Amino acid sequence: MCTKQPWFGLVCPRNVQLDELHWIAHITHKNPQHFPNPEKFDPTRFEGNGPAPYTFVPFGAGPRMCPGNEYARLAILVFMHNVVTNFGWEKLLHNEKIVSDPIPRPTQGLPIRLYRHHKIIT
Ligand code: HEM
Repeated sequence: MCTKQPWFGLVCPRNVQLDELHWIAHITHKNPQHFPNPEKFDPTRFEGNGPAPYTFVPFGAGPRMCPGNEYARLAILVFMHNVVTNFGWEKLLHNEKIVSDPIPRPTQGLPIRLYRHHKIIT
């Protein structure tokens, strides 16, 4: 008998044979049990202690967790800092759909218009 686990969806004892088991982090991230109103953009979810262990897992978890985790977070932070401090930007398609197959992505590639702020902030 397999049991549902909040962080993995389904966990089975060793004697249960499954051909394949696919886990999708995106589905865990949209679980309202851990992330109330999951469609809402709400950065306050990450304040204080943040989400419970194994519920926010963009880099996986455990011994095979992504070893590029810290590097990727730093690179994204530096990129975002430079974009938001040096440029204003606006979405060109306001109703662009996001599809999950299984990674969420904007269907048209999220075209944006960038314009430089008058004063460059460094
Ligand atoms: C936003 C960027 C990235 C995301 C979201 C990401 C996500 C992931 C995820 C979900 C896994 C599987 C973890 C698991 O099985 O529990 C993984 C594995 C891995 N990632 Fe990343 N990753 C990113 C960037 C990078 C970078 C920059 C590097 C190297 C410089 C890297 C190297 C690896 C390697 C080598 C593995 C395999 C680890 C193993 O199987 O033991 N990743 N990554």
